[in-house]
Amino acid sequence: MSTTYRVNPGGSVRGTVRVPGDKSISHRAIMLGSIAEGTTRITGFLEGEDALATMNIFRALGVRIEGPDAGRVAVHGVGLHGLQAPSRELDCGNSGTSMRLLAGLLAGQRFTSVLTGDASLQKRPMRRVAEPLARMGARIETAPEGRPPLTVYGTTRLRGIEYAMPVASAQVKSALLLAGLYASGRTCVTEPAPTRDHTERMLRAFGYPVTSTGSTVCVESGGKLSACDIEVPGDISSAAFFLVAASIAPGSDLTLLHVGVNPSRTGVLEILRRMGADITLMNERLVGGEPVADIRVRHAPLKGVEVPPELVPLAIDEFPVLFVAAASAAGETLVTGAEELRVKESDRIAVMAEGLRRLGVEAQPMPDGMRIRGGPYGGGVVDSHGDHRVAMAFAVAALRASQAIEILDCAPVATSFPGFVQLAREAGLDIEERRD
Ligand SMILES: O=C(O)C1=C[C@@H](OP(=O)(O)O)[C@@H](O)[C@H](O)C1
Ligand SMILES: C=C(OP(=O)(O)O)C(=O)O
Repeated sequence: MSTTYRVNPGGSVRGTVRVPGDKSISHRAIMLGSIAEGTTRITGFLEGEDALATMNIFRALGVRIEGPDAGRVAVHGVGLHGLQAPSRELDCGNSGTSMRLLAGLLAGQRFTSVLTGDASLQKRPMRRVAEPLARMGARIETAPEGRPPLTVYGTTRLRGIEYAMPVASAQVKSALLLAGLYASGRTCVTEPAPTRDHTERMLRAFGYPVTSTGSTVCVESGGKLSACDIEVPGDISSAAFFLVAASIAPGSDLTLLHVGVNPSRTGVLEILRRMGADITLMNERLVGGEPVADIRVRHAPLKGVEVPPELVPLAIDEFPVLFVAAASAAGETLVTGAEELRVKESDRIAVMAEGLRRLGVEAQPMPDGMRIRGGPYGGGVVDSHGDHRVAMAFAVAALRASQAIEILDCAPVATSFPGFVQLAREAGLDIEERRD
């Protein structure tokens, strides 16, 4: 079965919306809850396919997990050494986060596991975790060219290392920190640029010491995690579609409630503000160690900008929709230093350039980014290539298109944003979903 969106042109977005829970935090809540002592109660859990894949994997590793029930989950932790050998392959579905973080966590177990995934995940690079984990003494087999599936031969003899990451990746950092919980001595990871720090924050919330000095973060084995309550904030990566929608559509005035605004995730706010967006944060508060706010966004005329490369890792998942903001802005936008976009659920540079050009936008892909000239654009049929964020980005583009946009292959939207169509419609998008 395939899912197609048809979005009629024009309109505005207004009112108040609450986007689903943060995907990165939901994955980590299941993982850390599972290896903690005691019962972790989660609220606001993302009931999307990616986080559910992680949940099912921990069930297959012997963890009793109740829920999800309207975002509530109870994880009955088994402690650092209580996971059990799975009787089947562990299916990560579409989720790179599940596969990479689990590679680290499973490297230190007393059993062997096989991590597999869907056609998109099978194409994604895993050497970035397999190689540093091997330096820690792990044995991980990949398919040719470092692709999944991964066979992780667990060992009790991991050694801590000091690792300077060649790419700014929170998934690699997190995989090594999770392996570090099982390794002798200290495991330290240095990042070339700041990336999301949810793993570090959540380890601390579970009472596990983590030290950070400059761009280096370290853990030492020998501690334990104590269960805690976790309230997952709304996902700023999901909110981003509405931030851009309201910014580009005249007459828009939208408030997004309870959105996570961890500074390692707010590059999208900074980039949109540089483009002239009218964004106000309200009720800023800390919820379980994570900053949260309500965000009001009103239409404003956007202008093209050069995106500073240091902002790229802080907005890495938001580029599909930021490219739509650029297409709707006056003048030229230049994104560089974003080659990581080529190894996501799709090649997000190639796929976004193809779709934007289909609409008549001047978009020039480059090896590490894109140059986009904003201006009026039309409609037509675009292919999301099974990438959830590409599908939602083109739905938002319809607000400024002169004709309807039809978007192919949208089923994977359910990996990160279940209920997107309904919420988008409530906000004001004229969107229909067809399954055939
Ligand atoms: O750690 C995480 O939860 C994530 C890290 C990022 O990936 P990289 O680490 O590959 O940059 C991001 O793109 C992904 O959606 C989620
Ligand atoms: C890249 C993404 O996720 P993952 O790496 O977990 O598949 C994403 O959600 O945009």
